[in-house]
Amino acid sequence: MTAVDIDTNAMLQLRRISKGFFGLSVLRDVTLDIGKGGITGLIGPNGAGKSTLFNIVSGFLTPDQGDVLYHGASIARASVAERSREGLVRTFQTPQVFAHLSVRDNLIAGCHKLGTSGFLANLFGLPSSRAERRRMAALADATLARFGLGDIAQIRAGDLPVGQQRLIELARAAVGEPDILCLDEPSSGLNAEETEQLRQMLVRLNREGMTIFLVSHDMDLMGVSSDVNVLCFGEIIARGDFAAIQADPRVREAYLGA
Ligand SMILES: Nc1ncnc2c1ncn2[C@@H]1O[C@H](COP(=O)(O)OP(=O)(O)OP(=O)(O)O)[C@@H](O)[C@H]1O
Repeated sequence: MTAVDIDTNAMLQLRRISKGFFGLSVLRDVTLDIGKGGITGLIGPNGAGKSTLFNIVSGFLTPDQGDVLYHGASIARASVAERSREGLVRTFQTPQVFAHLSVRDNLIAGCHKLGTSGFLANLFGLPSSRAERRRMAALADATLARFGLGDIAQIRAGDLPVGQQRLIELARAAVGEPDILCLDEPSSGLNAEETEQLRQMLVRLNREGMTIFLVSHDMDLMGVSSDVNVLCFGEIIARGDFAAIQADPRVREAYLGA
């Protein structure tokens, strides 16, 4: 990663991002800041390019033009794994849990990148790796309690309903204490009660210092954002706090054609 530009207020900066598929222009000149310690939202009508932009942030796609700066350094060509090691972690529209592992082991897997003892030490069960595993298990147990998952800790994650899998995926992402948590439609498949629990959890994680990037159709959930960006036909047409966005005539037109 090369140092390009340092803005101490923005953790992640998207600079003039463009992306197309087979000649179809999907994102045009998108510039967007994700402020440190905030919840930055991204909304937009179907086909606006939200998933494409989210995948460029998380490293599943590379932009045709423009740059992605993380802590002031370019990561536009960094792999998903490199970004994750640097503390940029994402969740998926359909929760991606390790179905065959228990809930607790899913969280222990999420601690993996906090480990320092290396492959051989783990393979031979050396004291350094045993101590590390104990530390990870303690962290996983604390996170199980924090997310209210203690009662289902030993159940296979794949046997649980989607609402609980969503929470497990979020807990597994949070257990590694990422710098920024990127959430793609986190309320999809959740009922109203589960969405409210999710909303409260996002507020809590953010109060504890986690920066969050939230892509969602769900306007109730989007209300947690300190800053909302509106994408329409591949361009940012408005940004501001949630109340200002709701009142913006360009946004109403994009959503309602009114
Ligand atoms: N891999 C791809 N190949 C070709 N076209 C693609 C690809 N990915 C996305 N597109 C097109 O890019 C446009 C934007 O898609 P994208 O999924 O980013 O929008 P979105 O705002 O996330 O939409 P939705 O809210 O419906 O999920 C769409 O026209 C889509 O068909």
